[in-house]
Amino acid sequence: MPATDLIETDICVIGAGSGGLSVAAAAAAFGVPTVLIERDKMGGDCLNVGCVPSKALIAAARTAHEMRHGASRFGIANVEPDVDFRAVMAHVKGVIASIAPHDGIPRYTAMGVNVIEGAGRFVDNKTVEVDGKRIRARRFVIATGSRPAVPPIPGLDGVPYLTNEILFDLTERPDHLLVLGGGPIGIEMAQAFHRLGSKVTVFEAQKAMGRADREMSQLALESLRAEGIDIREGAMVSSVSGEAGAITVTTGKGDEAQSVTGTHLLVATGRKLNTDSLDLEAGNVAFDRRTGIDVDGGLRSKTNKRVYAVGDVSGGPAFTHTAGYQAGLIMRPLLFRLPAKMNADIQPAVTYCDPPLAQIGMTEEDARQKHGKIDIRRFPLAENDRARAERKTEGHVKLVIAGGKIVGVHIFGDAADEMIGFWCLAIQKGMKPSDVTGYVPPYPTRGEIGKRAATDYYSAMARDPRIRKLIAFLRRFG
Ligand SMILES: Cc1cc2nc3c(=O)[nH]c(=O)nc-3n(C[C@H](O)[C@H](O)[C@H](O)COP(=O)(O)OP(=O)(O)OC[C@H]3O[C@@H](n4cnc5c(N)ncnc54)[C@H](O)[C@@H]3O)c2cc1C
Ligand SMILES: NC(=O)c1ccc[n+]([C@@H]2O[C@H](COP(=O)([O-])OP(=O)(O)OC[C@H]3O[C@@H](n4cnc5c(N)ncnc54)[C@H](O)[C@@H]3O)[C@@H](O)[C@H]2O)c1
Repeated sequence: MPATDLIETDICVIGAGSGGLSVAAAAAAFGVPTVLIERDKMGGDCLNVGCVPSKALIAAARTAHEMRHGASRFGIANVEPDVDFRAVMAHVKGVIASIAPHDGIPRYTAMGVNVIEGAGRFVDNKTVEVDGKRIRARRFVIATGSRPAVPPIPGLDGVPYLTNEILFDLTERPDHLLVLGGGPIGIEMAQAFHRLGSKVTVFEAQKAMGRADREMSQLALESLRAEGIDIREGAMVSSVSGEAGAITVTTGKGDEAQSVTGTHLLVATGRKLNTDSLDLEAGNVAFDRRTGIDVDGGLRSKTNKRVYAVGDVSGGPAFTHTAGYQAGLIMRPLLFRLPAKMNADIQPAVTYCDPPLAQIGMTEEDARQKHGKIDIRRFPLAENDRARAERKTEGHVKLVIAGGKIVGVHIFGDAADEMIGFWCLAIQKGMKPSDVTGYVPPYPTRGEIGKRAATDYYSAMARDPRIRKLIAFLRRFG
């Protein structure tokens, strides 16, 4: 191999998505020689086929919904929106395009990162090959993400189906969208397409929004069903048949079998981690196809100490904010040779249905299992002045308290996605309800709701005879 084809560097990052971009940017900011390899589009799933297009579509859908149902609350006539689906999708592409330069090769090159286009694969434990070049690095960071997992359902291979990788390329609105999977992708897209005028049927094999607190997911699902979305739980799909424009999903078998025919099918049944193209065996990097790269608590490969993994492929929670957090975390060992420890308990999860469902920390079920005796405090949005003024009073905040500490917070309601941020800090800092009762949120905001819920935790004190006696005693002194 000619010498020019061997690049020696400090850090080599494979995958320029949420995790890889953050690692490369941080390393470059400290002046550390860094190579970044990307085989497809810079920005990865989140920018191109994930968070960004889905949230842009949800925003358009929410506007249509507000026009159809939201205005009359304020004495303004509702109107049936004239949805130009092609224009809606152009808006989605426009949002991606507006963010793309931020993640693009010119910006990263200007930062000092050596970006190489192509698929990287290990050739030995300290070398990765891409596009005929060999990169020898002191440290490697695998940030190759995940892709849609398609279940082996009889007949599925024979029909045209959508996944998140092509969904946002649609230019015609599906008349009837069938959705396999009631996780965050399935639920968010079901509501968005329904609001844009498609009929939608969701088939969930187990429990929809299954990772959320039961009480809160129940509220969210009731709300989605009330809007007119057909969400079928415990719906084991036994076969799929048909052709473009007429696809039939059948659940159950024999006398129990039920079929629904729609025009389009979206498969949103979970993810497969991108480990296969990396030749990890050659790099002596142990992995499992289902759980990802075998890493220790500091995200370092257990078998090749030069290698770290961040993002979906590390097997932790599959979120952009988690990938970013992990990227920040491994800067400690990468740059300063300091230890790092991943904290999975401080990763929030939001399903961006409308209203959204947000959570941080333990569900009620998990907390009961772990702590036995727990306290639950709820405060409804209906008692918050801002929510009343805006006539968006659906939902509540739920605090899970164990051993005097807040261990979980769940919010279903308008702006839950924004409200949860405060509670992420509370959980990270191991706060008690009393830490929250003392701070002053502005009035009138939904942020006050959390303080009210925490204050409620101490409401029993007002009825405590010993405290009443103390107050009566102190009154004697003037
Ligand atoms: C529809 C959808 C909506 C989502 N919405 C949200 C949301 O609202 N909020 C949220 O937090 N998360 C959301 N997610 C999840 C989020 O997109 C992922 O968790 C996040 O992108 C993971 O980042 P990553 O760096 O691990 O992978 P990615 O961002 O996918 O990046 C991996 C990159 O590695 C590249 N790659 C793979 N193999 C190789 C190779 N051998 N050589 C070179 N390059 C390679 C890929 O091309 C890709 O660009 C959503 C996901 C989907 C699918
Ligand atoms: N708002 C967000 O943060 C957001 C949004 C979308 C995606 N994501 C990330 O992307 C990941 C993937 O999302 P997802 O919704 O595809 O996966 P998921 O694993 O979260 O949910 C998939 C659902 O499909 C069901 N399922 C599996 N096989 C099935 C079958 N044969 N028939 C019917 N149902 C079946 C599962 O029971 C599960 O409820 C998520 O785990 C999440 O981390 C995050």
